[in-house]
Formats: sequence, C-alpha cells, structure tokens
Amino acid sequence: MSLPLNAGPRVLWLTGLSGAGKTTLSEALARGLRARGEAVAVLDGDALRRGLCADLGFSPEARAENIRRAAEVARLMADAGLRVIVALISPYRHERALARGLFRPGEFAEVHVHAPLAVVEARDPKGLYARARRGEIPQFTGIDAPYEAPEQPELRIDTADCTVDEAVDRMLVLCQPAAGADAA
Ligand SMILES: Nc1ncnc2c1ncn2[C@@H]1O[C@H](COP(=O)(O)OS(=O)(=O)O)[C@@H](OP(=O)(O)O)[C@H]1O
Ligand SMILES: Nc1ncnc2c1ncn2[C@@H]1O[C@H](COP(=O)(O)OP(=O)(O)O)[C@@H](O)[C@H]1O
Repeated sequence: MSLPLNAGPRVLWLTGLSGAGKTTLSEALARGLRARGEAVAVLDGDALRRGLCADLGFSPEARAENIRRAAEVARLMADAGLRVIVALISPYRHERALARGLFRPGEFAEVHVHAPLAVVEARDPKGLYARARRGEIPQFTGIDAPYEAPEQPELRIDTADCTVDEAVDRMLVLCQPAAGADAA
C-alpha cells in the first residue's frame, strides 16, 4: 500500500560515523514500519557500494557522488510510494543539503545517529577503526577524514545513551501523521 500523503517524512536519512548504529537502527526501524503494514526500502551504504556504487571510493568527490546517487534512488522509491530509509555516513553538510533539496518540505528527515568516537572505536564491529589507526585505510571518517555533524537534524539519537528499541520508538513517532502535517 502506498504511503498516505500525511504519514510523516517519506525519507529518513540516517547519517553518522561508522559503527554509530545506522545499519542496526535502519533494519530495526524497517521491521517496525513493516509491522504497521508499510512498504519500506532500505538503502544502506555497504549494500549500495557492493552494486550501484561499486565504482566509487572514499575521496570527497566519490562520497559526494555516492550520496547523490543514493538521494536520487530514494527520490524514485519515494515517488513509487515507499517509505525509504537511507543509512550512509554522508559526512558532508553540503551533500546532505543537496539530498534534502530533492524533496518537498516535510518529506525528508535527517536523523543524526550519534555516538562518541571513543564509543564507536570500542565497538569497531568490522575492525575498521583498528585498521584505520594502523594506517591501512586512508581517509577513514572520524580518523583522518571529516564528519560534519548536522546542525538542525529532525532527530538526534545518541546510541551510547539509549537502546535500539528506544531509538526505533523515537523514529516511529517521527513517522506519525502529526509529524508530517506540513507534508504536501
Ligand atoms: N575510508 C572510509 N571511511 C568510512 N567508511 C569506510 C571507509 N572505507 C570503507 N568504509 C566502509 O564503508 C562504509 C561507509 O560507506 P558510505 O557509503 O556510508 O560512506 S559515505 O557516505 O560515502 O561517506 C562503512 O560502513 P558503516 O560502518 O556501515 O558506516 C565502512 O564499512
Ligand atoms: N543503541 C544502539 N543503537 C544501535 N547500535 C547499537 C546500540 N548499542 C550498541 N550498538 C551496536 O553498535 C554497532 C553498530 O553497528 P552498525 O549498525 O553496523 O553501525 P553503522 O551502520 O553506523 O556502521 C552494532 O554492533 C550494534 O549492536
């Protein structure tokens, strides 16, 4: 079933450091929304980089193109009636603003999935921070490449300070009709 026009943001754009919890929260949120009967698509950075964006590395230009492609796909999916969850580090404010610019006011919600660097380094679910500290992965976000935190995200979730269920509940509230009352 297509998303009703007043059902809150069509796109939830999760941004944050590697290990902050974007993949974990996007999958849990998708389960929660599907349990409500919604059709949901998840665009995760790791998955996109295995296919559509397999030609891109991690230079600023490559990341900008990665974000641009994800935003355009999200636009198409939202137009097809899906709720779309994007989970990308998307470290640059400018590129996130360009992504937002593809949507009408109220259609796009930026969710800053935050955890302090010390916490994500301690989690290090893929061992990437350890490798980056050893100099094996250049331009690693948070180590030797920048992360520009959102200044006015619709939601900021500190995953060092809440459970996955609590975080999902907050995002589900954002997806209530009242939160999207100004959506066209
Ligand atoms: N140099 C460097 N910096 C950051 N991340 C790196 C890098 N090299 C590989 N990886 C892995 O790629 C995943 C991030 O891809 P994204 O597409 O989300 O990045 S970006 O939005 O284009 O910046 C990221 O996945 P997540 O941990 O899920 O964020 C890493 O597994
Ligand atoms: N509150 C929380 N929210 C999300 N992830 C959490 C939380 N607490 C601990 N974690 C753990 O942190 C790690 C986050 O990894 P992942 O979801 O792959 O992050 P990202 O996609 O941002 O790189 C997982 O191992 C997850 O179990």
